[in-house]
Amino acid sequence: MKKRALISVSDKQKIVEFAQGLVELDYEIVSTGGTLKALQNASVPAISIDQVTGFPEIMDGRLKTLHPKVHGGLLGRRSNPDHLQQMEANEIEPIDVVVVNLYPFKQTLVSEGVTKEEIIENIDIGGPTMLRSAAKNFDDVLVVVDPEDYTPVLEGIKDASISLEFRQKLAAKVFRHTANYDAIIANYFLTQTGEKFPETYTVTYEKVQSLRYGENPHQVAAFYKNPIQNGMSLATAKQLHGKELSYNNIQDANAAVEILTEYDLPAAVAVKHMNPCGIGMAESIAEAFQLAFDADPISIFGGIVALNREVDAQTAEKLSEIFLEIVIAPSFSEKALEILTQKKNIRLLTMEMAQKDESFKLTTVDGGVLIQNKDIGSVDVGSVEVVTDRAPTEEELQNLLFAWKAVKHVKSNAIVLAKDNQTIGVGAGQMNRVGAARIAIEQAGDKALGSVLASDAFFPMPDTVEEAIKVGVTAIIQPGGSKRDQDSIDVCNEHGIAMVYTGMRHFKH
Ligand SMILES: NC(=O)c1ncn([C@@H]2O[C@H](COP(=O)(O)O)[C@@H](O)[C@H]2O)c1NC=O
Repeated sequence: MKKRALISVSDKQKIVEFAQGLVELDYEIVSTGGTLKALQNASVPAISIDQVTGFPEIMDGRLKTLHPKVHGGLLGRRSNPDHLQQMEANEIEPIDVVVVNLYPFKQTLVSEGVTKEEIIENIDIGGPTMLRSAAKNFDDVLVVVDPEDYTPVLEGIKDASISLEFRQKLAAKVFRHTANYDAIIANYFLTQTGEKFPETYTVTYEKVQSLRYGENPHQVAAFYKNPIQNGMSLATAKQLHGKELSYNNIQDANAAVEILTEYDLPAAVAVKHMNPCGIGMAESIAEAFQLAFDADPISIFGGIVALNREVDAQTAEKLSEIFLEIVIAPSFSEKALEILTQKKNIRLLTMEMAQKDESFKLTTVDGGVLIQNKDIGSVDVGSVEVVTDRAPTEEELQNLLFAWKAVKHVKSNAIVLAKDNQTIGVGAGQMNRVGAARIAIEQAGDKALGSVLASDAFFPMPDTVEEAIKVGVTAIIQPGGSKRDQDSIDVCNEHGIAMVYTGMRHFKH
């Protein structure tokens, strides 16, 4: 008896060649509607699925292969005499190879103007069922879900070199594939019902690239992306120049771009170890970068710079004067590219920065995962509360809001000093707030005179305010909410300092 291959594919690339190869290896091809048509048009001999099932394809393709003649042929164990006897008694012929890829659910979901009905119709039922039956019986059935496997499968059959290990690898790929497919469907339904934290949380990611190593060279790592991109992402950024991104590069570039989305005017952000070491905002992108650079000319060395406007020649000249790992921007002028590509070690990336990714953020802990929505909270001129005798001047208020946007992205405990749309001191990741303030103040030096201070969380005591006043800080922004708020307010009032509350905390751990 001829061996039998069942082919039912939505993505028909390379299928004619593969089917032809199987025919040459003496396989009988069984196929479903559209696939059969494609094969017959290419003169590949094949029979229709209803010749096997004795049942027509009905309900617009909702029922084609869901039949015991198909699933018996896939699930029956060839080494089990009872199964063989039952197959014979029910006139079930074995199927030896299954080639299936599924209705393009994901592509349909993201296509413009798609209707709910189209989305639902693109949930493949028969395909995953066949894949799972065949994958369960991988000892006896070769299951092919990925067109990349057509050639190795054909070659393996040709020279009789297909091992059990290879069969199992194909089966493993199937279960990953159907799990990914189902996860995307499950998440679509979740968005429809509006549930946020169901009893099980299904995530799926698709590989972007293996990485040379993780945070440190002894750690292994890879980069995976969300299959449904709902905002800006480094996974879809375009690299124009330089070496492959590293694990730390991706984290830092992500941090830089996230900070940048806070600012509408031309802005530049320099990042080191996921903290901003310099942020500048100005009329032009060249000036903004100059401010970000001057904010901390030491830390920027080997850092990552993100800019929210096209990099022009003038900015490129400035950027090229220092060693940077990455420059990332919406675009680069031709001249800027010419200047920057002369530097072999710099990585240049372009990326859409307008949208915010508002998906959930997952942080693993041993044995579990914490899930929260991203910190997209913000305040504006109208939503801050003045709590001191003196209200901030308009200029102070603008600087306070600039500093508040910056401090949101600094590891807690965080203090930022800023002046004239430039960060001048960043105290990050300290275990006490006044310690963070001292670092920011020391970095600001003489520039602290006339600056403003932002704190990511409230002041448990007035010591931070006292330190700030000593160096000439004139206005402060903080969430408020401490039992001892009044102590800080009193110190401000004694010195004519303005303080505003945001009513919103920005811890970042
Ligand atoms: N309903 C079924 O019995 C069924 N059997 C196979 N399919 C899918 O139909 C597609 C191929 O259809 P066609 O050969 O008609 O182009 C494949 O993606 C396959 O996974 C089915 N469709 C959806 O569930």
